[in-house]
Order: sequence, then C-alpha cells, then structure tokens
Amino acid sequence: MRLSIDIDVRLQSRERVFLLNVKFDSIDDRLVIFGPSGAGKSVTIQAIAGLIQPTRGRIELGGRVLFDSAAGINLPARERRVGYLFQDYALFPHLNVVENVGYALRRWPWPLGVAERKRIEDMLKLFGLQGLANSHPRELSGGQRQRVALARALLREPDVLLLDEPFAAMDILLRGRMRQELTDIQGRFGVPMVVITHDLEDVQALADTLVVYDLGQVARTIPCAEWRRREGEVRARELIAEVCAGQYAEL
Ligand SMILES: Nc1ncnc2c1ncn2[C@@H]1O[C@H](COP(=O)(O)OP(=O)(O)OP(=O)(O)O)[C@@H](O)[C@H]1O
Repeated sequence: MRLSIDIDVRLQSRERVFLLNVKFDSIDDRLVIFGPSGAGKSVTIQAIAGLIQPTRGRIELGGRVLFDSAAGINLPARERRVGYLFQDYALFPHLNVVENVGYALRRWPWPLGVAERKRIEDMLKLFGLQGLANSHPRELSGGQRQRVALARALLREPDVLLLDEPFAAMDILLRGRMRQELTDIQGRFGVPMVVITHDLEDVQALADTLVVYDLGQVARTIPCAEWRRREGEVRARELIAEVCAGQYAEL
C-alpha cells in the first residue's frame, strides 16, 4: 500500500514551538520511522491518524486522500481506517479482554450481538488470548496487553497499523518474541504497518523502508528491502546500522 506524506505541523506549548516539515513516500508494507527523542515521530503518526492537523500539506494512503490542505480535505479520525497502537497500548482499565477487544463493535448501550461475539472469540483464539477473556489489563503481562491492543486494532480491519514504540515497555527477551509475532500477524492479515522506534533491532527486523528523522525533518529515507536484496542480509544489516548510528553521532 502506498503511503505518501508531505506535511508541515506547528505545535506550540507554553515554552516553545515545534515545527515538523516532513516528506516521504513508500509502497512497502513495513515502514519504520527511526530517530532521537523529540524528532517528531509520534507527531507524524498522529497526523496520519487525524489526531493532529497539519498546517499545510497532503497525506495519501492506498489511493485515499486523508488530508489535503490545498483541496480542503481533512477526513475525521474515525473515517481514516487506521489502527493506532499507543506507547502504553491505551487499554480501558475497567473493561476485560473481551470488552477491550470488542470495544469498537459495541453499539452502546446495547450488549454485543452473537455475530460480534463470534468475531471477538475468533480474534482471541488467533492471538492466544482465549484463556484471558475475563481478565482486566492490570492482570496481564506486557506481551499480553500488546496482543489485546493489536487484536482490538485489527478487528476494525484497518488499512494500516500505526505502532508507536510497540516494544518499549518490554524486557529484551519478550521484545524478540513480540517482534516475531508482529511480523507473523502482519503477514497473516496483510495489513501494512508504520512502526516508530529508537531501537536498531526493531529497524533490522521490521523495516522494508526506513525513514530517519532528525529535528522535525527527514534526514534520510533508506530502501532496506532493496538493500537486503542487493547487498545480502549481513551487509545490509551493517549498512543500516551505520546509517542509524551516524544519525545519532551527528546530534
Ligand atoms: N500537543 C503538543 N503540543 C505542543 N507540543 C507538542 C505536542 N505534542 C508533541 N509536541 C512536541 O513536539 C516535539 C516532537 O514530539 P514527538 O512526540 O513527535 O517526538 P518523538 O520523535 O516521537 O519522540 P519520542 O521518541 O521521545 O517519543 C516535542 O518537542 C514535543 O514536545
């Protein structure tokens, strides 16, 4: 799916102004945004999700224009068909796993119907969560919470998954396992994803296209999949590591 972004965002807090000016284009299903803290990675995916409005520009996803300042287009967040996983997964603490996963299917104040319950049940099975259906988020491990958040996002059949540092809250062993799970899920659902990270291992495991950010701008766009094909896996890993390390070294 093609994701094309060319936006300016201006955010003002009491102390200062943050300006984001980014442009990139990718047809790969696995895009990673890498860069130091405060570079504007989260602001970018919030703009894709429709949670922040750019001051200028255009966002196109799979042939749909989500935002175009010149044409006066700004689709509301609920119409953008994006699944957004926040850094802390943003589960509802007072709802159990079934209710969290099925949140978007529920037509309040009516209870879930038979068909909706079946869809949720199938999703829980797929994510190995069926034994935890009645548990609340506080009773779940980090990996389980992430699976609930992923199941909830995928149940809405989004055009793209936006993942903001999906493994940041996990220990190293769990990170490795969840990276593999995420890759499997992405392949199975065929849903493109945009992943934000500071972690070079995430870049190596998940990036087909890598967009490196620095101070509110795109420093480089790297076609990692092409590098792997052209240079071989080992050499491509070295090159990607160099690009990412160079980025930090310049700061
Ligand atoms: N709602 C907001 N109002 C004002 N400034 C904001 C707002 N949201 C983010 N910012 C500022 O925008 C800048 C970029 O933030 P952003 O969260 O996109 O960084 P990031 O690259 O995702 O960093 P991290 O890796 O630490 O999450 C920061 O300086 C932040 O203070």
